[in-house]
Formats: sequence, C-alpha cells, structure tokens
Amino acid sequence: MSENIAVVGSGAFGTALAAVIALAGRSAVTLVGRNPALMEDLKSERLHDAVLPGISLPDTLEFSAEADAITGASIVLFAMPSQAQADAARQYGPYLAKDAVVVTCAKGIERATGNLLTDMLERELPDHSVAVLSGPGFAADIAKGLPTAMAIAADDIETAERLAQAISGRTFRLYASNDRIGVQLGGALKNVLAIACGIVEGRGIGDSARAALIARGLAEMSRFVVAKGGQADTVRGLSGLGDLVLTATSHQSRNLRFGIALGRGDKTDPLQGALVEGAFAASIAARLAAELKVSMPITDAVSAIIDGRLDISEAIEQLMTRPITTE
Ligand SMILES: NC(=O)C1=CN([C@@H]2O[C@H](COP(=O)(O)OP(=O)(O)OC[C@H]3O[C@@H](n4cnc5c(N)ncnc54)[C@H](OP(=O)(O)O)[C@@H]3O)[C@@H](O)[C@H]2O)C=CC1
Ligand SMILES: O=C(CO)COP(=O)(O)O
Repeated sequence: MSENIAVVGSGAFGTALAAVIALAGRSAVTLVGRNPALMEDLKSERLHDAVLPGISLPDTLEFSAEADAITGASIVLFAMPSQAQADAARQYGPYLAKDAVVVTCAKGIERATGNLLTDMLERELPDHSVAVLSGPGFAADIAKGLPTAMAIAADDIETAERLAQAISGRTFRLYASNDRIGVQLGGALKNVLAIACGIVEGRGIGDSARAALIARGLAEMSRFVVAKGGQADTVRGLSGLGDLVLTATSHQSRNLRFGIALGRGDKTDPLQGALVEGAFAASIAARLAAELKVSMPITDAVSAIIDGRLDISEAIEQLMTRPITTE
C-alpha cells in the first residue's frame, strides 16, 4: 500500500530518512523543518551541506516549514532530539490526521520524567499509535545509499510490519518488532556505553578494555531492558548489540568522540555543540537503574564522570575491583 509520510525534524537523521524513503519511490514524502529559509534552500539546492555534506537529495522529496504539511500523512516520523520530542508533539499534534501513526526516531529517555519516549508521546498524543525506529545506521550512510538495517517496533506486530514495508527500500531495511521497550532502550543506553568506549580510547587503555566494556555493557543493557518489561532477545538484535558495536567503534559517532575528548581531558569542545544524546541519557538511566535496583556499573561511572563526581582513574579502579562474580 502506498503511504503518505512526513518526517519532522530537518537535521541529519530526519533528512537522511526522508531521502531514503523518497528514493524507495513507494510513498509520497515531505521533510518538515522549522526554518523556512533552510527549507526553501533544500527545495532549490537539493543539498543539506550543514548535516549531510555533498549528498544529493532526491527530486521527489517535498519540503515544508509549515506544521500543517503533516495533515495528509498516514505515518509521521519525529526525527528531532529526545529532549525536543515532547515540544514537537505539542506543536505538531494538532495537525496530525486522525489515524496517523507517530514514530519516534530519537535515541533517549525523557529527562524531566524518566519516561520512555513512546510513553511520553502517548501521554502527549493519546489518540495516536506510537512506534519507535532505532538501530545501527549513521545518517550519512543511510543518505548515501549504503546498505543499512534497523528495527521498527509498535505495540502490535501488524502495525510494525506495515511501517517496515512502507519505510524500507533497496538500501534501507527495517525489521519489525513488537518490543517498543527493548528497541528504544537499546538506542538510549548504547550511547552511554559508546561514551565509555570513547573514554577508553581517549585514555589509550586498549582495545581489550573496549571489548570488555561492550560485552559487560550489553549485560547491563539487558538487565535494564528486562526490568523495564522489554525482551532480552531484542537486546541481542539490531537495536541493542548492533547499534552498540557501531557506535562504540566508529569515529562517525558523536557519542564516541565525546567520550574520546573526556578520556583525553580536552578542555575545548571538539564536537562544537553537536548533539550527544548519551550525555543526557547517562544520568537518567543511572537514576532509573537505582530505582529499579538494577546493577549498571558502567552507566553509573559514565554518569558520575560527566557530572564531575568521579575522575576517570577512580572509575577504572572501581570497575576493575568490583567483587569477582559469574558472567
Ligand atoms: N545522526 C545520526 O546518524 C542518527 C541520529 N539518530 C537520532 O536522531 C535524533 C536526531 O539526531 P540528528 O538528526 O543527528 O540531530 P541534528 O542535531 O542533526 O538535528 C536535530 C534537528 O532537530 C530539529 N529540532 C529540534 N527541536 C525541534 C522541535 N521542537 N521541532 C522540530 N524540529 C526540532 C533541529 O532543528 P533546527 O535545525 O531548526 O534547530 C535539527 O534540525 C537523535 O535522537 C539521534 O540520536 C538516530 C540514528 C542515526
Ligand atoms: O545512533 C547513531 C548510529 O546508529 C548515531 O550515533 P551518534 O549519535 O553517536 O553520532
């Protein structure tokens, strides 16, 4: 079935998603941003050099700076940062079609409440189905048409399958899931673990330490997901292990680069204010884990380092001298 799709949020990921879905050619796609001059430029130049340098955007992609551009869409992707999703729901909610499905594409947890983004969107948009798209895929890779695979989860598998069919194309493949909790927490928590891996790299303490962090990080992600009602199997899939491996090893990752800067003790901001979702998620996840009595020593350490409560040498000492236990 052909769908009408709106992607709200004209940053790197929103633009890449809109481009790849438009290229698939099965659905009408509109990218909705909030800067009218930028949207006019994108329409005429077909380039978004600020976030996807040198990548041409398809001729079939429509652009708008008007919230009412989403009125005809059956699927609306929210591709702004986690902490902006609630504002966006309030701004765009009144323009949603009655049966529109809203898909959050952000990787985080609502800071003010500790709510999962799908729970927050259901709170703000009670009349709409809410789904989540997450997994390993850099915006630039997706927009260049490199092969990428991610997960899309809805409360019922039929909706997830419909969304996967509508959004997938020859280079961008979505796997359907009914585990919204597992899929979104994988995306939020892997960013924190990628910061930890960056710290290891910046400190120069070795690839063996990185591998240990990936494996033990996956174990704590799994404990947290299960405690929140998600599935351990999801954690072993694209949105958990897949995205953790990508983000913990690729210098394209802002979270990894942020961790490298912390590990090196850089005083200037090498990311120049770029979005680092894990820097928000670390303290929220650590707080929720404490409430749930789930042990998350790596997440706790990253949170304490970012807050300035622990220095990196102490964090390494603490992690290495925890009681010896079974895997
Ligand atoms: N970049 C990537 O490779 C990937 C990113 N993601 C996730 O996607 C999310 C967005 O990341 P990314 O695109 O990289 O970030 P960017 O910083 O590139 O872009 C964020 C965009 O969100 C827009 N925005 C902010 N607040 C609002 C709002 N209230 N309403 C509408 N638009 C808003 C900004 O608009 P303006 O320009 O007007 O400020 C900006 O265009 C993050 O959660 C990230 O983890 C997921 C997978 C891959
Ligand atoms: O989530 C991503 C890739 O899957 C993007 O990672 P960064 O936000 O760390 O750049």
